[in-house]
Amino acid sequence: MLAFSGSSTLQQVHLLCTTKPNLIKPLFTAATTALCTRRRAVVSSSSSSMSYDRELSAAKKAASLAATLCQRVQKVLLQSDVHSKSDESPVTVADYGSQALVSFVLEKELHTEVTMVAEEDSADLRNEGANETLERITKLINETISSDGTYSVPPLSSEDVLTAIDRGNSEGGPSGRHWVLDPIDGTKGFVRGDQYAIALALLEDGKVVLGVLACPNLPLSPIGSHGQSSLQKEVGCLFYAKVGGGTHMESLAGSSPVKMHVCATDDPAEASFFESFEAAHSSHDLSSAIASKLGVRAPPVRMDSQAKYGALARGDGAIYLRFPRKGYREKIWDHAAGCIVVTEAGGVATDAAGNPLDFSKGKFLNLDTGIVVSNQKLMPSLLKAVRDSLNEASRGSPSL
Ligand SMILES: Nc1ncnc2c1ncn2[C@@H]1O[C@H](COP(=O)(O)O)[C@@H](OP(=O)(O)O)[C@H]1O
Ligand SMILES: [Mg+2]
Ligand SMILES: [Mg+2]
Ligand SMILES: [Mg+2]
Repeated sequence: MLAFSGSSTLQQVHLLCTTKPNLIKPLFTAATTALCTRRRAVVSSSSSSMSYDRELSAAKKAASLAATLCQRVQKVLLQSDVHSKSDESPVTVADYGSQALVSFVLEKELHTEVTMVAEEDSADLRNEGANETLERITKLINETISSDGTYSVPPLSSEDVLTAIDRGNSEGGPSGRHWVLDPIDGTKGFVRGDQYAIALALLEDGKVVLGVLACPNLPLSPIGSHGQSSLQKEVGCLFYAKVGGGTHMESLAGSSPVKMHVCATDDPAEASFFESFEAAHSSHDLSSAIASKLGVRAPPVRMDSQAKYGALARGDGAIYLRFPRKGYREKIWDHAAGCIVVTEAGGVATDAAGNPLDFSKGKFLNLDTGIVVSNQKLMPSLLKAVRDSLNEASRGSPSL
């Protein structure tokens, strides 16, 4: 056994190399072999046991820090921070900032190159004329990293920010690992001062294996059937789930995790339902026809973003209905995190025909018509009501 004292490790190694060259070679070989064996063991144990603990903790950190950035922006949202993308949908400095920050944190925490299927890209920010916006995003990110204090790194440059955003250009698909990110889901709600979510999931060979939803404006206490929280007005929820591990919720400000379960009712008269706030995103007429056919009495709770999945996972309501206009193609980042948060809490998410959502086909979900989410007991009668209402709509019922 060799014992060192009084000098630095480098000095000791140098001394050994020069004074005992025959001793150092076998020692070096043994150490390298041991390191390689250990690394192989770590890699194979992580892929065989599939605990995803490291990935989940990285995802929680990434979504929480992105939520901090978004909260700062929402407080002082200036009109100049909202831009239109080529499809006329809004995007803000916070959408870009959140995407770059999630990409930065995942790489820092996981010490590996990260590929993400994410909503935003840097094309518009690389245009001449976008310099001021890019500078503002870079400043926001650097301020958020430095006030958090976890990472002692030199400030990111604008180029670093563009590179971080573009790690989100993976196409996803049926093989390998891909993070799926919606840096702000519900941008319209964010701009209005309402609900939004940072939604991050991990796909492994086409299956969602973990998901995190940070919902900075969602009350910690259950929301009632009018979308109102009870007396407690504290907001900021972090939902997270991993495959086989259930769904938990913590406060974004930090609290002990609480296990979440969907509402257990099998009585539609007791069930309330969620839908998009934006009628352009989902037909309000069709969902109210389905709800009344099923016997739901409560009025719809209209809310932006995947906060709906979080609220459903903790039993605030029992049903989520989403029926976009014909031809609209749903993106995987709008549902991946929400889907695992609900299913690990005991719920079911399918398309209108009752097929499970398939995240293995690239950026888009291949769907039959719409998305239907509920608990196991209500699902059969709900899907029947969906089928009947869709048939009536296709026959041209005047109410739809
Ligand atoms: N015409 C449309 N039909 C359905 N969904 C749409 C849509 N236009 C935009 N969306 C999607 O609806 C999401 C918001 O959902 P919700 O209505 O539940 O808040 C948007 O996410 P972003 O805000 O991330 O762009 C966007 O992807
Ligand atoms: Mg968008
Ligand atoms: Mg979205
Ligand atoms: Mg978005």
